[in-house]
Amino acid sequence: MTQFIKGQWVAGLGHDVTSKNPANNEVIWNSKTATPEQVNIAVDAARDAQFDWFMLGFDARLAIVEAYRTQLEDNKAEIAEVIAQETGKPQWETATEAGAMIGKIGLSVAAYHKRTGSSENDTPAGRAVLRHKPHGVVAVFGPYNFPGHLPNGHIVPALLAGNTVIFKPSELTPKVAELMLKLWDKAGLPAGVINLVQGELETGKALAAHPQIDGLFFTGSSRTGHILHQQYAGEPGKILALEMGGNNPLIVKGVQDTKAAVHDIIQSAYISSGQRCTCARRLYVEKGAQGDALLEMLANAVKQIKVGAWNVQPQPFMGSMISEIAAKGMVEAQRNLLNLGGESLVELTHLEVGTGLVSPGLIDVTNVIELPDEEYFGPLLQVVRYSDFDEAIKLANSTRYGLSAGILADSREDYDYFLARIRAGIVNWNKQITGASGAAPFGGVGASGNHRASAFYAADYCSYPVASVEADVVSLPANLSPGLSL
Ligand SMILES: NC(=O)c1ccc[n+]([C@@H]2O[C@H](COP(=O)([O-])OP(=O)(O)OC[C@H]3O[C@@H](n4cnc5c(N)ncnc54)[C@H](O)[C@@H]3O)[C@@H](O)[C@H]2O)c1
Ligand SMILES: O=CCC[C@H](NC(=O)CCC(=O)O)C(=O)O
Repeated sequence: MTQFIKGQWVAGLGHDVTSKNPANNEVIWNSKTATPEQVNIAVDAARDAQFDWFMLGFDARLAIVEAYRTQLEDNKAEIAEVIAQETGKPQWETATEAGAMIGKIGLSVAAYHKRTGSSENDTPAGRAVLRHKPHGVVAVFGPYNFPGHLPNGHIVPALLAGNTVIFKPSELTPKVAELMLKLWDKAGLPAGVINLVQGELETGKALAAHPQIDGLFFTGSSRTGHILHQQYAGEPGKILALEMGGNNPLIVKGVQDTKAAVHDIIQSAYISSGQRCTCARRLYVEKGAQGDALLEMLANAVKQIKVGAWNVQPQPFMGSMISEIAAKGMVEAQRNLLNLGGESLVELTHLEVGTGLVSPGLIDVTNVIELPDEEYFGPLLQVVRYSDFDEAIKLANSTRYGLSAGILADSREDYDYFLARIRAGIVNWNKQITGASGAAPFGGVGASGNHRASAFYAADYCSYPVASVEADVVSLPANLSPGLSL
C-alpha cells in the first residue's frame, strides 16, 4: 500500500516500480504506480477536504503542523537513514536534511505571519483590512536530490495557509515520500488534506494537467519546469512556482588564504556529489602564478576527497550519485568537454559498475570556444582562466540560468562591483555558494525560476491577498456626492 489517498493507504493500480540503493543496487522498495484514475480520486479528495481545512483556522492547522514537527523530531534518525539509503548521500549529510525539515516548521510559521497574515488600518473610506486566502488545491512535485527537505518546503507553508495538497515525489525517491506521509498521518491531518501519488511520467502528467488543481509548486530540472510553464500558458488563474537548476559561476580574485578558498570551492562544487541546484559548475581563476598555485592545491584536495557508500565508517565526504545512469551521464559530460578541447586536471571516474559511485572531477575548459550552457548535475567542476575582472564577470553571466553565484575575494570593492553586475538570485561573498538559509528567499532568475522564490518567500505563493474596506453598520456619508439627494 504505497499511495495515500483520502486518508487511506491504497495500492497503486499502474505498473511495477522499484527503488534501489544506488551504492549497491539493492532493491529497497517496490510497488505499482498510481494511475491517472487514482490521481483523479486524489484530487477529488483534496478538493472535498479543502474548505473545512481552511475553516479550521490558522491555530488549529498549526497545532497539526506542530504535531508533524514532533513526529519529525521523534523519527529523525530513521528519516536520515531512509534518505541516505535511497539517495546515496552520506548519513552525516542526510542528518542535516532531516534537521532542515524540522527547522522548516518554525521558519514557515514566521514567514506566514511576516509575508502574509492579516492587518488593519483606519482610513477615511473605512477600515482597510488585508487578509490572505489559500489558493485551494495544489500539486507539489519534488526532486530526488533533497527528497525530504525540498517538497517539505512547499508542503508545510501550503498547509499552514489552508491549501490541500497532492504530492508527487520523484520516482527515484518514493520510500522517503512514503515515510513523510506516514508521519503526517500520525500527526492527525484530516483525510484528504494531503495525498500521495507515486509514479513516473504518466502520474506526473496526469496530476499537472488536472483541471481541478489551483496551483503547482515544482522543484526539479529546468527542462521539466519549462514543459510545465508551457503547459500553464493561458492559465492565468493558476499559480505556478518553478524552482529549477543552474549553471552556477564562482570567481576567485585576490585571495590571500588559498587553503580557505580551496575549502569553499570544494564545499561549493562537490557537496552531495555535485547534486545540489546551487553547486558551482564553473570556476573562474585569474591567469598567473597565484591562480596556478590555487589550482594546484585544489587539484590535490579534489584527489583526496573520500567517496563511499552512505553508511561506511569513517564517513566519506561524497556518497553515491542517485543512480548508475546519472554516474554514466557525468562520464559522458566529461567526455563531451574533453572532445570540445577541455583538459582534465582530475579525472571523474565511475568507480563501481552497477552503482552511482563516481570520483570527483576537475576540468580546465579555458580553450573550449563554445562552452555548453548545461547544468551537469554531478561532481565535475569546470575551470576557466581569466585575464581581467570584467572578462570574468562577463563569462560568469554568459548563461541562460541565474540561480547562485559567488566570489572569493579579499576586497569589498571587488565584491560590490561583482554584486552590481552578476545576475543570480543567490550571490555570496567569501562563502560557499551551497547551503542556502531557509530564513532567506531562495530562487533564481532566467531559466532557474519564474520569480516565485521559495524558502522564506514560499508563503507568498501559497496564498493570495484579499483587500477589504469594512464598516460595522451601513451609514450615510456626512456629505453626499453632487447631484444626489436622499
Ligand atoms: N531551484 C531549486 O530549488 C532546486 C532544488 C533542487 C533541485 N533542483 C533541480 O532539480 C534537478 C534534479 O531533480 P530531478 O532530476 O528529480 O528533476 P526532474 O525535473 O527530473 O523531476 C522533478 C519532478 O518532476 C516530475 N516530472 C518530470 N517530468 C514531468 C512532466 N513532464 N510532467 C510532470 N511531472 C514531471 C518528476 O517525476 C519529479 O517528481 C536539477 O536540475 C536541480 O538543479 C532545483
Ligand atoms: O538542491 C538545491 C537546493 C539546496 C539547498 N538550498 C536550500 O536548502 C534552500 C533553503 C530552503 O529551501 O529552505 C542549498 O542551497 O544547498
